[in-house]
Amino acid sequence: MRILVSDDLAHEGIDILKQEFDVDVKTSLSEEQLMEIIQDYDALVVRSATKVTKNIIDKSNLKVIGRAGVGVDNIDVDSATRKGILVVNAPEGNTIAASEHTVALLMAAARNIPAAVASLKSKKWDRKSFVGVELRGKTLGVVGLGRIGKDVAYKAIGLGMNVLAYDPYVIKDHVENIHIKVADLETVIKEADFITFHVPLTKTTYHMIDKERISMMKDKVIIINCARGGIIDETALYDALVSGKVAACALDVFEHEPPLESPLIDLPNVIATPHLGASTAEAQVNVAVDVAKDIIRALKGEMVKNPVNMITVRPEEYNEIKPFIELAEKMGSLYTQLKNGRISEVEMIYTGKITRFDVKPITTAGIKGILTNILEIPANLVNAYFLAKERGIKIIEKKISKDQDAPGNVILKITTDKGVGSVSGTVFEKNEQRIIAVDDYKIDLIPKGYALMSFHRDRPGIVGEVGNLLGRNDINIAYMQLGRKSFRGEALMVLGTDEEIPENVLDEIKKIKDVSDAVFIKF
Ligand SMILES: NC(=O)C1=CN([C@@H]2O[C@H](COP(=O)(O)OP(=O)(O)OC[C@H]3O[C@@H](n4cnc5c(N)ncnc54)[C@H](O)[C@@H]3O)[C@@H](O)[C@H]2O)C=CC1
Ligand SMILES: O=C(O)CCC(=O)C(=O)O
Repeated sequence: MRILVSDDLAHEGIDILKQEFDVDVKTSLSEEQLMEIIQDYDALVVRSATKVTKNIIDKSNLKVIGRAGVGVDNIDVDSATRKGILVVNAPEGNTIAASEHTVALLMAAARNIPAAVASLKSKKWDRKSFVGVELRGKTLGVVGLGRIGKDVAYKAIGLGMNVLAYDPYVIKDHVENIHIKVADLETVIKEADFITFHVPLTKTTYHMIDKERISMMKDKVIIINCARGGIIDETALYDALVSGKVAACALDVFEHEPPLESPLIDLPNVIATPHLGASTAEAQVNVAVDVAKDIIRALKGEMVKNPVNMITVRPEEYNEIKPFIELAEKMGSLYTQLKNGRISEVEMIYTGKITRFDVKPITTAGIKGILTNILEIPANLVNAYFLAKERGIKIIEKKISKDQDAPGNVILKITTDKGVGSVSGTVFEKNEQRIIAVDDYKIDLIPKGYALMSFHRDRPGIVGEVGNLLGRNDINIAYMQLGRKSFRGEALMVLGTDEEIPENVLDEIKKIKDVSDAVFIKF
């Protein structure tokens, strides 16, 4: 397998990749250049410079895209998900670097350090123009209280600042215990002397700070943005810096990078760094190593640590749910090999000990199994939910947890325009998977290899007739299972076979008296 690294990645990460796969490093490529070569690669590793657009994704055969860093706004994650391409990032390795850079910018802005340095270097001894403000006792507004925001908050508390934070997704009590006061966005921006941003760039955070919100801020506020350009409307910010409403700002990030044409960087009260938040020796090694390890896991089909567009499973749970993931996929696939019809609803019902776990990965695997036989786009654990939803399929997940010590059971119930059908399965000791029912037929089937499933009216001799026909065609029967609704009533026969059953043989089986249908199943 081949990996393309299209941005500068620390060699520690590249070395790890090279131990397992072929790696090419080609940086500064245009979209067109990348589109020309991307088909040759299974994995792409980027930092923030490469824009992984829909065009590139659609042209590719990628299995995984890795971001050596946190923000994935340079990757069209929706397009990747639709195509079933896993996106992974490395969110932990640069937290300290970004938070230290934020504090450096905060202090540099408060004390006019860059301008003072430039003045002295131009041989001036000017002490009057650079009188600063102190941080102690001032309020720092922190917008976004994730890894970096929280670390900045701790550091600010250490500097004697009061921290007032806005993050609608954090638990208030949890952070208030550590002296961070939580408030709504308006309160934060109205009361803060300094405001720092640590949110991802999303549709919701794009221009979350505009002209109106700037007008609510204290006069002479100082703004720091070490998260993403685009969070603050740069035109509104420029006007506020010129009018003096905003005393100063320190920006590490810009809506368009590099911002060489931006009038912002020419203003005397703007400190600007070229997206250096994560640029420490330590952070670059951390993120390169983290992303490289996840790329390798993804290419080897193992569980990744930092998926962006796939459900996470805690490693300690993975071994427990893995056999159910495999089983659910086979159950879904069995269903759509057996039956057709326009699917409107998929219900996954869980009982027994599996209800102790998060079953979403199992549900996703069931959907993957269902979709694999009916869609042109290959379904996988990344895109299965997305593709089902796109087709208007309602997904219901139910846990019935009366006895959590009983063996785990999964029932897959599918509603189509032709009615409701189901497949049930279980996992025995030693991870042995079984399909135990198809609709109302009770069976005991190991979902492996090939099988013939035929529906017939129960009568003496019919099993032999099917068996003989297979024998005449040199198809060996490995095992047999019979499920019937009633004596001499409707029945389901499952014959495991060692060979594939060709269409013409299936047609002959269907012609046997009292056989209503026969389907060849591949597990
Ligand atoms: N300048 C640089 O070199 C670097 C910049 N970054 C940027 O910093 C951002 C934050 O990184 P982390 O703290 O590691 O991410 P994180 O995911 O730990 O934290 C993000 C926080 O933002 C919050 N959030 C999301 N939407 C919000 C909204 N609308 N309003 C308020 N809060 C919201 C989330 O609840 C979360 O707590 C990244 O997304 C990235 O864009 C990260 C590393 C380096
Ligand atoms: O790759 C870089 O240096 C930028 C880091 C960054 O912005 C991020 O991790 O979100």
